Amino acid sequence: MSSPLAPSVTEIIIEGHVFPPAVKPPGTTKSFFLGGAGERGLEIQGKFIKFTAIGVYLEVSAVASLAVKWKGKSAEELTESVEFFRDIVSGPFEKFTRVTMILPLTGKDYSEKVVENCVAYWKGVGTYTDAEAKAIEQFLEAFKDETFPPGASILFTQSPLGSLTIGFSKDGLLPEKGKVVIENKQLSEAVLESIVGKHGVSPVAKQSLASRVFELFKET
Ligand SMILES: O=C(/C=C/c1ccc(O)cc1)c1c(O)cc(O)cc1O
Repeated sequence: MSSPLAPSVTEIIIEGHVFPPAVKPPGTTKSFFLGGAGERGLEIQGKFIKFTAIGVYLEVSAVASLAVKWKGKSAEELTESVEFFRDIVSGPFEKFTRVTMILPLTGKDYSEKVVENCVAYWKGVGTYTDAEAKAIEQFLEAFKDETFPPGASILFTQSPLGSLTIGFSKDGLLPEKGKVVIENKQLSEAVLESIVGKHGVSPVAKQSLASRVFELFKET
């Protein structure tokens, strides 16, 4: 399916899970387009097992914002650029990430994996303080009693002002409000950084994001 936004903003289907071209996420009044999507898998006993399907949505103004520095680069250059993904993560526009279960996971298992990546990132850049430790506690608490069967989704709305809204959906529909809002800019950014950043857990989502934003630069 294509979208009125631009011809290249189509839906993406990952292992049967549909990411529509445009959404209205919880915790914001803005509209977002599908920047890219891909799976998060783990190598287990020599086999690549896909656990989650991840779609990254960007506020419409992201294209003009990113074009200033990145229009004219090839899709390959964007895919390989750590700086490009840093600009997506930290740019002055809202981001929305939908993580949909391919295999069942508990909230505890999921949140601990994410926290592991966020803390590793902060320790790497030397920015892990008491404020981040407190935000991590809030993050783990939000997931503690949740279970996610296949098809259930975790929803992250990331505001450039620094809030992270966390919501859950069992049925594919997006709730109007999130369950928890955590006011910590570093955590809000680290969740997306851990997916599409330098050591991002979904290289497929990174490639998808780079090639679709490249196409959007050409169209707009
Ligand atoms: O998608 C994931 C986590 C998947 C996962 C797989 C197997 C487990 O035992 C636990 C979790 C993910 C993510 O969405 C974001 C992130 O920063 C790290 C992840 O691993």
